[in-house]
This record gives sequence, structure tokens and C-alpha cells, in this order.
Amino acid sequence: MEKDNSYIEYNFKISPLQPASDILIAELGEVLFESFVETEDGVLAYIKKDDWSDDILNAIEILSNPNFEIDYDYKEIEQENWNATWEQNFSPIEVDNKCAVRAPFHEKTNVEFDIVIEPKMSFGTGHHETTHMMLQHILNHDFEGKSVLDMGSGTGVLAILAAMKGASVIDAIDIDNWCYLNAKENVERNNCEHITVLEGDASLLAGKKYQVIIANINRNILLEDIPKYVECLTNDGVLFLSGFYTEDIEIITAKCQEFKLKYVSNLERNNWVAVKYTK
Ligand SMILES: C[S@@+](CC[C@H](N)C(=O)[O-])C[C@H]1O[C@@H](n2cnc3c(N)ncnc32)[C@H](O)[C@@H]1O
Repeated sequence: MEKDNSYIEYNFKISPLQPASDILIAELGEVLFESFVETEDGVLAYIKKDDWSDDILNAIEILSNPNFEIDYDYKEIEQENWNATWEQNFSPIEVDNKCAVRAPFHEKTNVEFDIVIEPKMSFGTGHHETTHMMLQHILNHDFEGKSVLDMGSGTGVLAILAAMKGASVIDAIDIDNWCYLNAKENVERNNCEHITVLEGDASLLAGKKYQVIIANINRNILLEDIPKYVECLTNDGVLFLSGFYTEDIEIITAKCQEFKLKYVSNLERNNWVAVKYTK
């Protein structure tokens, strides 16, 4: 049978927005939702029609909690609507007056690093706290001539900034086929010829060496993969990790210390953190 390429768009209205919106995104991510757009009063969430199952209703049930008010409706859409969706919901962001992340339909900005992303259904527009903080870490680090791994690259936004800051070899790896295709497009769009985009996970790292590793994924994947990252970090290497909450710094740092990494510093935004470690 031919695959149906249409999507279902869920429009969630949530109050209070945090932490309910993060919890909802995490739950929906587990049941094959592919993309999320944070709106002023909630979240737009997208799932392929073919991937829909009753599990989704269970995921939404998670939020039937007296502390949250949640309301939603949904409609079927065709993939061609992506640009219109982003145009309505995606405004450019600026990080520390030095880096902008915008879509092709936005006007060019005057900041030093003007990144153009067509996110479609990948994570990494800079709007999320973790992406924002990782962009800040990259802005504050010297990438000139460095070899870099961006693990869980999403749209490729972090790899693109590293490339713009002079990194000489960059591997951007994502497990998700959609992200892989999208990062390839964005890398080309930003003329970053030193970036190689790969589809896969930490099993691709055997025998590789990097001076800087950036990984914005989530607590559990990081806990599992930190040993593999350390294995391919050079002796003067630096590791930036994000995708977890402040309360998880201890467990992530303990795992890093088990593999002889030293905690350097962390950034924090709305209870999310991005931590820097060295060998
Ligand atoms: C939070 S997003 C980060 C995207 C982008 N790097 C950013 O900072 O905005 C995490 C990404 O990690 C990818 N991912 C999840 N598990 C992974 C794994 N085991 N190995 C590689 N990528 C993974 C997801 O597909 C997703 O694109």
C-alpha cells in the first residue's frame, strides 16, 4: 500500500505554559510526533498520519493533572504547508547580539553570524533554551581550526555556528532521517563546506577524534553515550552537553567524572542547563 504523506497537526493550548509544554513535548516525542512549534499559548505538534495510534491519547492523558489546563484541537494537513506554518510561528532569534537564527523568508540580519535555517520538522531553531545556551557556549569558545562533533544535530544549527567560527572539520550526526536530510539542506544553505552530515548514533564514532564535542540530546541518551564521547575526545578536548534539567547536572557530571572529565561551568535558562567539561 502506498504511504500517506499527510500529517496531523495538534494545536495544544496549555496553562501555565511551563513546565507543562516541556512535559507534553517529551511525552509526544516518545509516541512518534516529529516536530513541535512553540506558540504564545501552547504547542503545535505534528505526527505523520500513518504513525497515529491510541498511544497518543495516553500521552496527552499525562497532562490531566489538576495543576495544568490543557485544551487541543487537530486537523489533517499536507506537508506543503510547512513554510506557511513556520512563517506564522517562527520569528528570528538573536543570541548575545552576535548570532541570529532566522528562516529564509526573514530579512538578513546585521549580526556577525547570520544563520539561515529552514527547520521543517527538525529541532534546532534556537528558540528552545538548550539550543540558545549551546549557541552561547559556541560563541564563547575558540573554534578556529578545530575538529568538532555535533551529536544530535537536528537542523544542524550548532554545527553551522561552529563552522562559521572557523572549525575545520565537523561531523554532524543525527539518528533521525528527517533531521539528517534537513541538516544537509541547512549546511548547504549556509555554505558550510567543512560539515559532514551523517545519519546514525554514537556507534558511528569508533576510531574518530574530535577537539570539541557538542551534544544537545537528552539525559538518558547522554548518560549512555558519555563514555563513547570521552573515547573520541582529544587530550585537550572540550565537551558541551545540554538537553537536561538543572536537577540532572549532578548525575550527568558524576558520569563525566567517572570518565575523568572535569566540570568547568554551566549556563542555565528556565531550569534547563548547558554544561562545559574538559579532559
Ligand atoms: C534536542 S534536539 C537538538 C538539536 C540541535 N542540536 C539543537 O541544539 O537545537 C536532539 C536531537 O538529537 C537527536 N537524537 C536523539 N537520540 C539520538 C542519538 N542516540 N544519537 C544521535 N542523535 C540523537 C534527535 O533526533 C534530535 O534531532
